[in-house]
Amino acid sequence: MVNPIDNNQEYDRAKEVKEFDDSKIGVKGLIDSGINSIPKFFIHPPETLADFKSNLSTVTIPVIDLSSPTIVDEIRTAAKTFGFFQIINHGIEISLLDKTLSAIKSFNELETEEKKKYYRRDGGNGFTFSTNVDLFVSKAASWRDTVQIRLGPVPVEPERIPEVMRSEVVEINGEIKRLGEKLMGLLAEGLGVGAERFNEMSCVEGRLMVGHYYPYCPQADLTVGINSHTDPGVLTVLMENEVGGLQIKHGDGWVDVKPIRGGLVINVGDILQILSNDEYKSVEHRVLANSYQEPRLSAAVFFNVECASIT
Ligand SMILES: O=C(O)CCC(=O)C(=O)O
Ligand SMILES: [Fe+2]
Repeated sequence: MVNPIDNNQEYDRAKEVKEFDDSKIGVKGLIDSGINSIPKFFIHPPETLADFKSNLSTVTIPVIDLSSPTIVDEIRTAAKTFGFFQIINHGIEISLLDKTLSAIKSFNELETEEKKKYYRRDGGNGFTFSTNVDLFVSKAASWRDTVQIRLGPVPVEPERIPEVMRSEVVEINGEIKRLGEKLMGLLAEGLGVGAERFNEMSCVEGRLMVGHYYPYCPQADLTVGINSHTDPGVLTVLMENEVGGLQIKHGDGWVDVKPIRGGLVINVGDILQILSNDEYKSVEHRVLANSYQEPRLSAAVFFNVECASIT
């Protein structure tokens, strides 16, 4: 029998979530309203929180210089053992990475009334802004706001991208596509197949960019920035600011990813694990709720085999 009390609580939760979503103010808007405690629907179950408090491993993820002569081996080993690595000397100017992250910051820090115009869950037009894509299906919400931008195979019409980030997104798109082609080539060589294998499969055409804004959380020990997950696509290229908070699963523990200025974080997605016959690993990762005043900013580009769709 359904417990009427639980049932009632469920009902209230659904109502609170809907009211929050309808307000279109995002997590940033909650903070700006001066709250000192987070709404109940952001509080995660004790088992999740206990795992977030578990001890960190002292291992560090590989940092790979893309100009190294042993690059194929280094990337193969990292993709096999960690599923994650950081790259430096990748050819994308630091100033462009900085500009892209600043543009995401500027969008999130627009006047609420202006930003609200973009708040939507239906991705048909190629650009969305919302708090948690899975807000209505997850057990607990996460402390972050997200923009999603379809970059390919049919890119969003540039005028749909808010002006504060338009030119930066267009510029970084070309650079990330080139880098993706290079990385897929190296990963294919690491498997002993032709460097063109993944590019022929059109793994670089379906691209979706997500820009995350993780504002300060007044009760960071009760919620998360992004819950543990693997990325479903082929490969992810991620840029982040200096705040940190990304962790990856390694063995039985979790490893902190320490931001490297000018570096990029690369990870294997579920499709690449399958395409590589489990040689390369798609590894769980998560982000802590941000306990610093400075927001955590990140932008991930997901490379997918098929049309990237935003849902
Ligand atoms: O913000 C981050 O560092 C992680 C983002 C992420 O894992 C994702 O969007 O899939
Ligand atoms: Fe991810």
